[in-house]
Amino acid sequence: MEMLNPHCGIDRDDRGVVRLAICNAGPLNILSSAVTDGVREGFERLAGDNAIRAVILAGQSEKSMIGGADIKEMAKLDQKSAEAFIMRLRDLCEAVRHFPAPVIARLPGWCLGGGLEVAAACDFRIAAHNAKFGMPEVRVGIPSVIHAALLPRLIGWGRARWLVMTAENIDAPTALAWGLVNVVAKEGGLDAAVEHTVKALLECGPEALRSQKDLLRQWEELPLTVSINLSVGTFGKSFLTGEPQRLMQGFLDRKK
Ligand SMILES: C/C=C/C(=O)SCCNC(=O)CCNC(=O)[C@H](O)C(C)(C)COP(=O)(O)OP(=O)(O)OC[C@H]1O[C@@H](n2cnc3c(N)ncnc32)[C@H](O)[C@@H]1OP(=O)(O)O
Repeated sequence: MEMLNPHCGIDRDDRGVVRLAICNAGPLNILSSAVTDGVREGFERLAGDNAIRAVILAGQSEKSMIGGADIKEMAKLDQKSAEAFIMRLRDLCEAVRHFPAPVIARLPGWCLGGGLEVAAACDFRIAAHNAKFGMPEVRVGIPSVIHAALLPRLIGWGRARWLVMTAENIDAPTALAWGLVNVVAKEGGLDAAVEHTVKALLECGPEALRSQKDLLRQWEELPLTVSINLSVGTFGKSFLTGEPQRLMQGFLDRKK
């Protein structure tokens, strides 16, 4: 594994698939300020690399991808330092959300609080059969903030309200039924499930995927008519890359 910094290691294969591991963050992969900054810096360093086709975000243990933000650190915060702390986590989630290529969250075990916020900022969430999800913030006296705002968009207001206001955990089948995760792997099959998604992405045009991700992000924020109309320009611009012409010709030539 190549260490980009003490908290972010990458393994890159010859397909352009990067496994980005959160490192030296304990068995639960807890987000201290230092860990948060290290992972954000890793995403920012990779963002300019057009050869990357997909990123798999993973923890270094099977206990969790991210177990939450660091309660030991948060217990010492005051108003000013709390805002600085949460802005670091916001910046990490934004680096993931704006990462040009698709990002897959690999989710074994616990996915709680800030961990679920980072997972929500990813494009896809692939869960182990025994993964558990929750937003326990209110139990430690803080509201769920920043990318918890993605939850109502993912699972609807009623379920998001239930998660952030009851702090009850849900299991992987429930998370799948709610649309919080895309896939629940069978026992022992988490990496195979992630690889299945990776292979699907590799079958697609890389430029088209980047443009699709960018468009989806804009659609989340814009009124419907604006979304519809702005996609006309995106469609036209996609032909500047030469990718549609090449892939369409490949389809037309497939039987020759
Ligand atoms: C803006 C964002 C806010 C947030 O993210 S708020 C925080 C959200 N997360 C939580 O509230 C989770 C708190 N942790 C737990 O409830 C449990 O842990 C788990 C269910 C995740 C796992 O339970 P088990 O397997 O029994 O492990 P264990 O003995 O409780 O924890 C192992 C060590 O990890 C430390 N730890 C766990 N979570 C955190 C955390 N979020 N911040 C700091 N430390 C944490 C513990 O204290 C302990 O440490 P030691 O071995 O020294 O006793």
